[in-house]
Amino acid sequence: MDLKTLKTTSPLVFNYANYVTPQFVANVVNVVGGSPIMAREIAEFPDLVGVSDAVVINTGTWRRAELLETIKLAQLANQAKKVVVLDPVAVGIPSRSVPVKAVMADAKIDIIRGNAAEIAWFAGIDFASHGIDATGEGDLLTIAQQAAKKTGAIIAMSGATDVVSDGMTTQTIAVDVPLLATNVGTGDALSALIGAFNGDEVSVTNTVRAMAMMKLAGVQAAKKVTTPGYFANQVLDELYLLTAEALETFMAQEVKNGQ
Ligand SMILES: Nc1ncnc2c1ncn2[C@@H]1O[C@H](COP(=O)(O)OP(=O)(O)O)[C@@H](O)[C@H]1O
Ligand SMILES: Cc1ncsc1CCOP(=O)(O)O
Ligand SMILES: [Mg+2]
Repeated sequence: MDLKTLKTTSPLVFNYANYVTPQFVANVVNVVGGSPIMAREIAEFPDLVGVSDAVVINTGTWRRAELLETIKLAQLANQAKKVVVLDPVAVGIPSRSVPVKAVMADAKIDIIRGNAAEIAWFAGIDFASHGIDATGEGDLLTIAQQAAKKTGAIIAMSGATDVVSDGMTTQTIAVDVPLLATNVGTGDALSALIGAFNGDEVSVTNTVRAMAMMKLAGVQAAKKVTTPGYFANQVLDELYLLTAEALETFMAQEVKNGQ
């Protein structure tokens, strides 16, 4: 959906969140006009999936005791034909790949949102990382395209250059706003935003819209504040203020087709 539709229909985004950043994630969904809900109790999943437009699974603070529940959640979303977004935080660390492998083996993931190191793991390509951050360099387009082909999911790879690919169509946004990377939770919030924009239909375009929105909010915030604490709040304000017209103009200027 476009931003106008998002604001009028207010897609409900069910976040199976990590315990580090849920407040920021919920606020991001809320300020753009969506409706966030967080839950961990399996007994609630059928009801919550039923009323949700998108399910976002973040494996950032997974626990083995909850693994079967996570799989069940993705399966319920599949059955209800709700978009499933996976945020595989630090999946390159072997213990972190356990929930990702398990969910992907037993359910269909529509969109995977991660930084370059996380996406490279799906592509089977080496890429340096440091915990939750990507630190290496590589051929970003190839990484995203390979990951899309291997998983069958739309890949939303974030960084100084964002890359979205379904393996056939690839689009990039190369706009560097280093402060965006200093706020822990921007990636998690972006995953939730991707869920919101894909709530009516899963597509590369809807995924690019979400990536562009976060990027543009970062650009606008960086014009006003220069330190991370204020920046995080300014990003929320810019997301709130951003119009559908401003987003479409930014996309027309900055979204490029990749090979
Ligand atoms: N160096 C950078 N320049 C501009 N934007 C960035 C940069 N690094 C990350 N971003 C932006 O920050 C957001 C979160 O991405 P990222 O930091 O890669 O995720 P994660 O927090 O999961 O590692 C995205 O909107 C991305 O475009
Ligand atoms: C620090 C941390 N540890 C586990 S999840 C998490 C947050 C990751 O947030 P993001 O991927 O958005 O930077
Ligand atoms: Mg992340």
